[in-house]
Amino acid sequence: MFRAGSFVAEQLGPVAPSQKQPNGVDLTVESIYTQESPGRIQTDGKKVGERSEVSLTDGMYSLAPGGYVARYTETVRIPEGHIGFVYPRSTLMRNSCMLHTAVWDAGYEGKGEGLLEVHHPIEIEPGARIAQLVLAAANHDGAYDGSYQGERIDGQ
Ligand SMILES: O=c1ccn([C@H]2C[C@H](O)[C@@H](COP(=O)(O)OP(=O)(O)OP(=O)(O)O)O2)c(=O)[nH]1
Repeated sequence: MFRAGSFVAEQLGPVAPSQKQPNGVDLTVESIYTQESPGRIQTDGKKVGERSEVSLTDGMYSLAPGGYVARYTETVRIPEGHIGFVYPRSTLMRNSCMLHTAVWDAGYEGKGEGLLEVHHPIEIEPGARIAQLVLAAANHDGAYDGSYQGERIDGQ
């Protein structure tokens, strides 16, 4: 069962009224990056490639078609007994852009990232809402303890 937006909001700490949705909470963009060097996925390890932040033009990210990594502002916490999914804000999709996301594990806490795919030039202001987090009740084995645990919180 998917939880109500008010439950999702409780897990995130203070969120603006405009972020609260019936079925979830909108996430805002903190910063946007282009990848500059190859990543690597091995059988026994992984590496995320170097990135550089996209420069602002008149206070906006002015994005040409391509793939970008977007960082969310909010610290997301996925509570015990749940799984998280992030979907693009529909206005993003209606403007020929997409946010691709992976599974948000029970126990994860951090400021996560998503793959922003731009098919038509778009301008995005830092702090604008681009995504929506929803939570579903789920069975799980253990809790998240991977390399991204605690990312970008408490000065990490
Ligand atoms: O779109 C997403 C999906 C998930 N996450 C966060 C929450 C999730 O719990 C964590 C780790 O995801 P995953 O388990 O898929 O990472 P991995 O590549 O398997 O690395 P590790 O084994 O270190 O966890 O990343 C994001 O930031 N963005």
